Amino acid sequence: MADPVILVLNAGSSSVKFAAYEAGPEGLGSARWRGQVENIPDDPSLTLSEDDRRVVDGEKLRASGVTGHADAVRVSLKRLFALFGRERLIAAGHRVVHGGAEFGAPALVDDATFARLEALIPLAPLHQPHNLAGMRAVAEVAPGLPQVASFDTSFHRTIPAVAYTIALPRELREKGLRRYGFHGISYSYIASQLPKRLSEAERRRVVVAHLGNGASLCAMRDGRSVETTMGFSALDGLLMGTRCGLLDPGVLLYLMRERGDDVESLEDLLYRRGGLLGLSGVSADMRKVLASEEPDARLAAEQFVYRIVREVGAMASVLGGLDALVFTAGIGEHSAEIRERVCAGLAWLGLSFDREASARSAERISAPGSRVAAFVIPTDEEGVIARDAAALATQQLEPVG
Ligand SMILES: Nc1ncnc2c1ncn2[C@@H]1O[C@H](COP(=O)(O)OP(=O)(O)O)[C@@H](O)[C@H]1O
Ligand SMILES: CC(=O)OP(=O)(O)O
Ligand SMILES: [Mg+2]
Repeated sequence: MADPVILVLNAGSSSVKFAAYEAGPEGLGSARWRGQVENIPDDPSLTLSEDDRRVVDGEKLRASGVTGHADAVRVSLKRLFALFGRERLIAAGHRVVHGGAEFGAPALVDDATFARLEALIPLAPLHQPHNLAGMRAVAEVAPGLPQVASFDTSFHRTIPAVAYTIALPRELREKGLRRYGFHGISYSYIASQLPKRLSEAERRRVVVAHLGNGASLCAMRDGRSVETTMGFSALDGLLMGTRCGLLDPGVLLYLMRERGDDVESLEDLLYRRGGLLGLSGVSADMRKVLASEEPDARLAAEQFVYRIVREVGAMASVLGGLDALVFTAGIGEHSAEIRERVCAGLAWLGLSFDREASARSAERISAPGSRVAAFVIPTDEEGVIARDAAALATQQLEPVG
C-alpha cells in the first residue's frame, strides 16, 4: 500500500502555502508536493509542483469563484487529491501565528482548542482568521482527519519577563498585553540546524535574521530565544514588505485625533500600506525595490538594512556579544546584496564578510578568521509543521497503554 500522507498549510495574510509529505518507514522525507495560492483576494493564482516538477503554473482562480483563503484551500486540496488519493491523508498540520500565553507546544485541534484559537483573533487579526479558515476547509473536505496546530509564538516562551513585559498597568498585562514574538516555527528549524552546521563556539550567542515578507530578528543563547524584534503583534521591529515596523505610538494618537482615523483604516495602513511598499511607492517586493532608481526606493532599501544593523547591535548587547549571524527566509536566502549591506554595517562587531561565498549562496559567508561567523540557512517551516503533525496525530492513532 502507498505510504500515508501528511498535509501542511501555511496561511499568510495574502497567500496560502501548502505541502504534502509521504510518511514512509524511515519517517518523513522532504515534501513530495508543494504549492501556493498567491494574491488573495485580488487576483488569486495557483502554483503546484510534484517532485519539483510544475503541475500547475500560475493558474488564475478568480474565474472559478475563489475569493478568500477558505476557497483557496478547497481548490488546492482538490488538485492535491488528484495527485495522491484523499484516503492516504492521515493528518493535517497548520501554521498558527498566535498561540497566546497558553500554547507553548503544538496542539491537536478539537472543538475546544479551536474555540481557544478563535479567541486569539484580536491579537493577530490579519493572520489568525486565515489559519482557522484553513482548518475549517480541511474539516469540510476530510471530516474526522486529525488536525494539528504549530505556533509561531511557542519558540519565544524562553524570553525572560524583563524582555516580554510591557510597562503598563497590571490590569492590562493580565489581559495578555505582553510581547510574544513571531516566526518561531522558522526559528525552531534554524535552532535545530545550528548543532549540525556551526561549531560549539559559534553557536553560543547567535542572531537569526528571518527576512521574508514579514521580517524579524531572534537572539538565541544556546539555541533558545532570549529576545526578538516582534512584540505584542507582528507589526513591531524591522521594516517589512508592507509594515513599517517599530513606530512611535504618538503617530497613532496623532492620526486618530487629527484625521479621525478609525481602527480599520489604521489597521490597513499599518499592515498593508507601509514598509517597503509605502516608503518606496514602488513595491513590497525587495527585488523590485532594489532594481528601482527612484530615490524613495533607494531610501527604502537603505532603511531596511539600517534597521537590521541597528537591531543586531541591540541583540548583541542582550547576548553580551555575538558569535554568529544567520540569514534566512526569502530575502535572507536569496539577496546577496542585502546580505552584503547588512554585513558591511556590522563590520565593527568583527564580522568579516566573504562576498564571493555569499554571491554563490554558500552556507558560510564570513571570511576565515572572522570574529563573528555568518551563515545562510534556508528555513523549512513546512517541514517543522509536518513533523509536529505526524508526532501528535500518530499519538492519537496509537493510544499508549
Ligand atoms: N533574489 C531575491 N532578491 C531580493 N528579494 C527576494 C529575492 N527572492 C525573494 N525575495 C523576497 O522574499 C520575499 C518573500 O519571502 P518569503 O520568506 O517567501 O515571505 P513570506 O513567507 O512572508 O511570503 C519577497 O517579498 C521578495 O521580496
Ligand atoms: C508573523 C508574520 O509576520 O508572518 P509573515 O512573515 O508570514 O507575514
Ligand atoms: Mg513566511
